[in-house]
Amino acid sequence: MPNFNGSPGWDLVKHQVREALEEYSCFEASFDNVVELRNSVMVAESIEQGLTTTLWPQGNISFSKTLVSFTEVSLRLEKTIRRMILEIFGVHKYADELDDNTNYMLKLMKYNVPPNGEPTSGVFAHRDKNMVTLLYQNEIDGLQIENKDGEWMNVKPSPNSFIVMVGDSLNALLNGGVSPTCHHVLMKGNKARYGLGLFSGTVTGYHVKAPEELVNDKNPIMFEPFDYEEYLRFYFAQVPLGRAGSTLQDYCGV
Ligand SMILES: O=C(O)CCC(=O)C(=O)O
Ligand SMILES: [Fe+2]
Repeated sequence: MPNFNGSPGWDLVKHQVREALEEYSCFEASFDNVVELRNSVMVAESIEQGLTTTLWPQGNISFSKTLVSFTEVSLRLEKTIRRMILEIFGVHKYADELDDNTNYMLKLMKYNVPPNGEPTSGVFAHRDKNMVTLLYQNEIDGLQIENKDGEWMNVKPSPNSFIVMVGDSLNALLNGGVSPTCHHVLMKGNKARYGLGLFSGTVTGYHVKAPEELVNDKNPIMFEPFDYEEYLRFYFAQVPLGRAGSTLQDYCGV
């Protein structure tokens, strides 16, 4: 996966991102500012603290500096990457409108040590439903992505990089221009895995739809306009029925 570090020319990075999207729909983005988060012990502690705060909101624990700096850095990076992807598809004039209608979710993740040393699923195979996802982890790997040949590939981000994934919402916006990567988490070994995820998605009431520039006789519209939150509700209703593999196609495919 090519690396995005923000320093070489925009066009060069854009070219790398385009190639990565074509091959994997996912890439590693390194960013100098993540250095502040380099200490994985800090990441793990912050997540523990964050989880505790959620469970006991009255708890006397302040939201950790690590999480705040993660959020600041990753928000900026997400906006830049989303803008770059819109530019690749020639529809960057919609970037501001999209920014104005974007919400973020920060997810704190802890994967326990697998019992009996047996490899255990941490997150079942899925494609993200949102626009763009940025993932950051401590030094414990476990994320795997499915490549074009249907094989699982280990993802090993460096301590100062994020894994960037695109989701169904971005695919719909680009009229099928990207193919969200199928991924899962497989836990092995004897250490817990901690991760942070930033998920961008559109606000309730905003209809995700491909702009006219991307729709023509050769490329007819692929998805009916949809509300991200309603799509999520549909998706989560499918999970208990064992239909988590349901896609945007089932929900609003034309
Ligand atoms: O923990 C990870 O690295 C991936 C988590 C994930 O895929 C998700 O929350 O959608
Ligand atoms: Fe995911």
